[in-house]
Amino acid sequence: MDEDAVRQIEAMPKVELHLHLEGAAPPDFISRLAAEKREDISRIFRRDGSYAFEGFVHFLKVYEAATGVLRRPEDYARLARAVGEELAANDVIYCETFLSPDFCGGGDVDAWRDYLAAMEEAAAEVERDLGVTLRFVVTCVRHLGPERARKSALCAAETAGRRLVGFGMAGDENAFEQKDFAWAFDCAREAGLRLTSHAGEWRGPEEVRAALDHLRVERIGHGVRSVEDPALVDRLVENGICLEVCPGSNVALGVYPRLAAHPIETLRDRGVRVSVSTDDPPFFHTSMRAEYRGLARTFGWESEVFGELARASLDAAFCDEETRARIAKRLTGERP
Ligand SMILES: O=c1[nH]cnc2c1ncn2[C@@H]1O[C@H](CO)[C@@H](O)[C@H]1O
Repeated sequence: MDEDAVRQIEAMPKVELHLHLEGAAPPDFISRLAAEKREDISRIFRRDGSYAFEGFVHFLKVYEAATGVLRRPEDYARLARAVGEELAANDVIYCETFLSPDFCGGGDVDAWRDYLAAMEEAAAEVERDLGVTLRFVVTCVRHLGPERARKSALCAAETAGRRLVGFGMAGDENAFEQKDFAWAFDCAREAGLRLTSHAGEWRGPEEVRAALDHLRVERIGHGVRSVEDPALVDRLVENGICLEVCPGSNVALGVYPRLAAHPIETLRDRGVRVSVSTDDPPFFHTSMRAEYRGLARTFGWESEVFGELARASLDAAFCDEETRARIAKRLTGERP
């Protein structure tokens, strides 16, 4: 594909469904905040200023160390504004970000309300000033266990609304089982929240089945290893389950050795609804523009494919219908 075509593809309007808010924090944002608080977290950075980690488990530790400097609602509001700027620079017009009451108030509902209010205000500014519509999905953290997940679900249920639209689970897939979190997901569902869970990133297709069976989610975070089980792929297609695929993250963490070996093309060919996201972009040296560029160059996807991808992502978004219609117009180039 010629470079002009790639440049046009890169600049297309985008919908991103899988972005961890703290994981999107630029390293210089975190190091500045640490300096303001006179904390030394230099161990989590390489000399070139990027985040330093080796492998998934270490990544989770560095993630939590970086998150440790975010301690007040105002810190999170600043972060949401910084992430909004990155999204705007990548032509993302709609994004769902994961928020964790575990980090924002330690699972206490009143403290969480203050954090959420600050982030909602920041999101309104980002929408007004940068044209990026943000929606929030509360995530529990799997390796912190089902008790903490209950608290997160209660926080989410108490504050569900126009901006907080979903509930999910992230974290270490090797800790506990999906079914251990059924109470949290039931609680969130009863509050009207839409559901997604990380599965099939590290563990195999059985994890994706467990998320569908026990947590009754309608989207799967990653889910790429579903490709190993044709019957599961059929089920994803039949039930219109959307996979929140993060190719750059999977390559950076070694789930696949390189983009050409990534199953996104096969999953799409089989008719699975896939979306494309960055997960934790500065950690994985990626961005939505870089993801689009990589997919165009590696798989030869033309602009029509990216147009379909954005539309399929928007169809799987957890926002209300009025918002979906407004974003759909912007995807086709109409001004709101
Ligand atoms: O790629 C990922 N896979 C699984 N869990 C992740 C990934 N990136 C971040 N988190 C987890 O998400 C939580 C906050 O939303 C963090 O606790 C981190 O453990």
